[in-house]
Amino acid sequence: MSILTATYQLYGKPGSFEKKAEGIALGLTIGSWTDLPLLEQEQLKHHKGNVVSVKEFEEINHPLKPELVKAEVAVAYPSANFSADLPAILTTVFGKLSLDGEVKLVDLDFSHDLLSHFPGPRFGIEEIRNTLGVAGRPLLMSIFKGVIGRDLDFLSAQLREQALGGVDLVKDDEILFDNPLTPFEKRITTGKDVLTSVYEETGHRTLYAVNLSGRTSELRGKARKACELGADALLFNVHAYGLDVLQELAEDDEIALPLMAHPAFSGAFTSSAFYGLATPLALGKMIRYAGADFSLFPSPYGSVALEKTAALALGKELTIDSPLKRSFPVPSAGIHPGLVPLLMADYGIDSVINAGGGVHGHPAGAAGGGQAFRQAIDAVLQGETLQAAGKQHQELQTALELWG
Ligand SMILES: CSCCC(=O)C(=O)COP(=O)(O)O
Ligand SMILES: [Mg+2]
Repeated sequence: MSILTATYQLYGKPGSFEKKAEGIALGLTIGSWTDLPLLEQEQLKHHKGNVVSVKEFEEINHPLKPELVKAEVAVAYPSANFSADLPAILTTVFGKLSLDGEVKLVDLDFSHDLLSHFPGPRFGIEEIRNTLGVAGRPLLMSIFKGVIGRDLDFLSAQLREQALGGVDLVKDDEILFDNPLTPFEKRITTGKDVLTSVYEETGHRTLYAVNLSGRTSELRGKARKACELGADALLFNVHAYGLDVLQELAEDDEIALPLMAHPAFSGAFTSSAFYGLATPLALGKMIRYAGADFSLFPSPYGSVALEKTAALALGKELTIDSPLKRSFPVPSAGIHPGLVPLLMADYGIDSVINAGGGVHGHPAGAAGGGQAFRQAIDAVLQGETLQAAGKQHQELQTALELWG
């Protein structure tokens, strides 16, 4: 029988967790057990949640209520209780319970056959690399900045400048929605023209991830149209819509485009130490299962930094051995060339270095910013310090002087 095991973090009095765990296992499945007639117990045993483990951390007290200690409990849910979709799964394991005090959903472990219902990335790291013809180094991505209220000429010029800097991808900012000045379809066709001409001039290929936005009911049609127009990839604010919407896009063979998941809004339910979902689950494992080829998340050392252990665990969830393809980790926010050695040490070459301000803020413009990042990546690959490489490359030197 296929099962789904949920691991929760909770606080309570020492010795109270077996009972709490049993209460969760019953409360989220058949409701009660011991007072049922034997016949009913026999009938319901296939639907009863079971406590898998209870781990009490006696030395970890609640920071505000020192009489309470921390624990992690794991509960197994029979997949006979829910349809094999993420809305049903999340409602089963953390629906009512998410409202019931200081409980955090730390992890979900899918049995092999339950996992077979989820697509995973359509392309994954290997096929994205093949599309770009880039191996042996992290990908480099830049982000449009200051496009709101500007027209297609402005967008075209900024896209060209970013591509000339040697970035592999350019993404819309997640706050750029369909609008009369730079409408979705026009951004695709204009972007294609610009990037084709840069390729013809320089031989360098850059992909453009355009932000798929609008009402949920429109998304599939817009994404299919994007495919028809020759879009390279779609940026998607997954947690503003929901994981199942991402999965629908990933599974649609008439879309068949790389999907780039943005973490916007997820902080609302991942940031608390006591409530919500653990970040590696919400921005790592679930994003990969639902089918994103890239997952953006705050790096451990940027402007909206994630706690390092969580940020590293998140990257691991995206690339760990699995029947599903691997998703690109994209540690982001406040990234500049000086952080490249850290990023490559923490995430390796199967990652995407992503910057907005760290590219556009370069004194030599976005092209200079992109070049500075490429020079930093090359230096790390050659085992050279950035300071030494800066002596050979003015763009990198300027970036180091500006941002350290
Ligand atoms: C919070 S992860 C996504 C980062 C992002 O969307 C962004 O625009 C980063 O811009 P920055 O100028 O900080 O590189
Ligand atoms: Mg952004």
